[in-house]
Amino acid sequence: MKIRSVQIYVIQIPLKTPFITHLDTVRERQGIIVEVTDADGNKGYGEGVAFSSPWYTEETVETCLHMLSDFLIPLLQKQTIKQPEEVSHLFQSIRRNHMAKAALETALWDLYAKQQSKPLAKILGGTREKVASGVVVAADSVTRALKDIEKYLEDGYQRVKVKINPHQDYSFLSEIRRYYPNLPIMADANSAYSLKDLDRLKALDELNLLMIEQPLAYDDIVEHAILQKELKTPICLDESIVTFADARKAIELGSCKIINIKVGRVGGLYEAKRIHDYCYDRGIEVWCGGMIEFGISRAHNIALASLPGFTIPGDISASNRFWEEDIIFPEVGVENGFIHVPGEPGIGFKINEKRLQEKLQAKRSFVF
Ligand SMILES: O=C(O)CCC(=O)C1=CC=C[C@@H](O)[C@@H]1C(=O)O
Ligand SMILES: [Mg+2]
Repeated sequence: MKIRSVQIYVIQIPLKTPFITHLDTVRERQGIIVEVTDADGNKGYGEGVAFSSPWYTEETVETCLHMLSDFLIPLLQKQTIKQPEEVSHLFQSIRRNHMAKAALETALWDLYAKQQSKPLAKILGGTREKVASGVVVAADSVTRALKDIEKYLEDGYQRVKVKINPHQDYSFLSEIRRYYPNLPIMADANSAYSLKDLDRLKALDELNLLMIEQPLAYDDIVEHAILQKELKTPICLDESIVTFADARKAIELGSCKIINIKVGRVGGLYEAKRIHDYCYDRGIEVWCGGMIEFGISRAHNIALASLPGFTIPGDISASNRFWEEDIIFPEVGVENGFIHVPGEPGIGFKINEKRLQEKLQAKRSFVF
């Protein structure tokens, strides 16, 4: 692919409103933008979605910078690659660090699609012209949650996901259900429960939720299988699925009925597509998760969610869900509950240089 240079930009932008979970509250989002340039001057973009601290996975912005600078970019410098599919294999000699890998791997997919003058969605095998959009309500009071939901439904979102934990579950969700008897609602627990909470979780069955996301430990698949047998509500796994092999084992064990695919969590688009393809062949539904991301990662998610197995609206919301101004141009917008899949080459969005420069904290350059 004749790579000439890689640039890394570290940016930080405040969220419009805090994103509250039982694990952490995100007020400011730090992120990494990777730009790869080829010999003809084509540029591909990727985004590192690790948070500043390791509350969601073990990676952080700092660990990603270290992995990119000291291992992943040097590996790419040594090896010529023809296709982005080869990148995951190249990175296999380095254990885990999936978000760091995905930041670079996704930039190479964008570059490759631009070299081929094709939309990334088409390169990946996407079949949709628009993807269904859902939104996450991360509030710590039912009053706030109801206010947010009212606004999001006006904005056209097709379903909402709410954060739950043992202090905010049945009564919280049933109040929302009372106001919105037919709204597709899913609940994300981010591992707030154990099997001791079986009765609490069973009580949620009557609320007609689309799914419960990651109720048990972040590294478990065995106990989720026990739980799924007891629950009518489908379990969706997020944190537990970090590789293709995890997805295969979870499906074989019956640990979940649905998988949330996050490109960063699984190490890039190649692995994300493999998981999609495996689930699609077996009739297991998938949807695309979010990471409170900027526009570059959002754009990759739109391309991925255009694949036929993404049958449930993703956590792919508009740029203005989190940001006063995004770092891409045009911004991502939701129309009648859908996001248009761009038809331009690559991710189909341009960098908003002014915004990037305004929010830049650090920059690193690697010339090949
Ligand atoms: O990006 C979005 O729209 C929502 C992101 C989101 O819900 C999450 C991002 C990161 C960690 C979690 O709290 C949560 C999730 O687990 O899916
Ligand atoms: Mg989740």
